[in-house]
Amino acid sequence: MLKFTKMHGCGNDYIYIDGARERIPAEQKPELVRRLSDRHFGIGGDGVIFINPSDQADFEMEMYNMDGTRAEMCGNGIRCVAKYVYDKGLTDQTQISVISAGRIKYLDLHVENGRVSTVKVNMGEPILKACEIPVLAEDEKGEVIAEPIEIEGKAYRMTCVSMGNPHAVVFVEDVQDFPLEQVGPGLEKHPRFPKRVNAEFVKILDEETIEMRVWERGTGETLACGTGACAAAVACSLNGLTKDTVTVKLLGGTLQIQWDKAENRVYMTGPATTVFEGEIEI
Ligand SMILES: N[C@H](CCC[C@H](N)C(=O)O)C(=O)O
Repeated sequence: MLKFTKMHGCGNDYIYIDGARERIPAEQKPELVRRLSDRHFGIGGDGVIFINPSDQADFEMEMYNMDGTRAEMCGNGIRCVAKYVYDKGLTDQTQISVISAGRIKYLDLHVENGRVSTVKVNMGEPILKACEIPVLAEDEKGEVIAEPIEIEGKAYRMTCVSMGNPHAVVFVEDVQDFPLEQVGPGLEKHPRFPKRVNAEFVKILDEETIEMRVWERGTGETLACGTGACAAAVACSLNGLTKDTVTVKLLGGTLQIQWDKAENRVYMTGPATTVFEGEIEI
C-alpha cells in the first residue's frame, strides 16, 4: 500500500508522497503519476509531488504534472511541501530550504495553532533571456516582451518569463470568458517553445491587482499556478502595467507577489491546505 497526503495551494491540488519512506523506481513514476492523478480511476490531482531527503537543502521537491512529465518548479506545491514537513514534525524550523531541479528556494513558514497556514517563498530571480526560458527568438539572448504570436488563427502578444519553468503571459480584456480550452493548448505546444510552456491569461484590474487563468504545461487548466502568478507579475511590471507588488486573483484563491527589483528576487506569499491522508494499492 502507498501512503499519500492530498493538499492544495489555492485549489492547485497535488498528491504528496514521502520519498524517504515510499521507494518508487524512477522509471515507474510517470505511469504511477498518471494513474494516481486520474480524477476517476485514481486519487485525483493536478499531479504528484515526492518529498525527498536532500544533502543540498533541507528537503527536495520532485514534481510531476498530471501527464507524468517532470516540472522544474511548482509554487503552490512548494508551499504545501513546507506545510507537510512542519505539520508532520519532519522539521521544527519556520525557515527552511527546498531544492527542485537544482534550484534552492528559501521559505518562511507562518504557523497558527501549531500548523502552517501561509508560506512566503523567495522564488528567486525571474529568467528573461529567450534562450534560457526557452523560447525561440531572433535574438536568443534578448527578452521576449509583448511579442506577437498567432494561435488558432488569432493574433496575441506574449511576454515570456521563466521561474525555473517556462511561462508565456498574454494580456486579455476578459479572463472569465476567454476561450482557454482552444488557445491554451495552442500556446502550450507552440513550436516556439522547445520544452512546451505554461500559458497565463491576465487582466489588469488596477495597478496593484490582476486577475488570471492558467493553462498549465502537462496538466491543462488549473485553479491556480504559483510560478504562473510570479511570471504574470513580472510580465505586468515589464510592460509597465502594474506596480512591482501585486495581488493575483486566481480561480482558486489569491496570491501576493512582489518583485524586489533591488535584489532581483520574486517573493510569493500564499496559503497551503491539507485535505486528507490516505493509502492506495499500487
Ligand atoms: N502549478 C505549479 C506550476 C506547475 C508547472 C508545470 N505545469 C510545468 O510543467 O511547469 C505552480 O503552482 O507553480
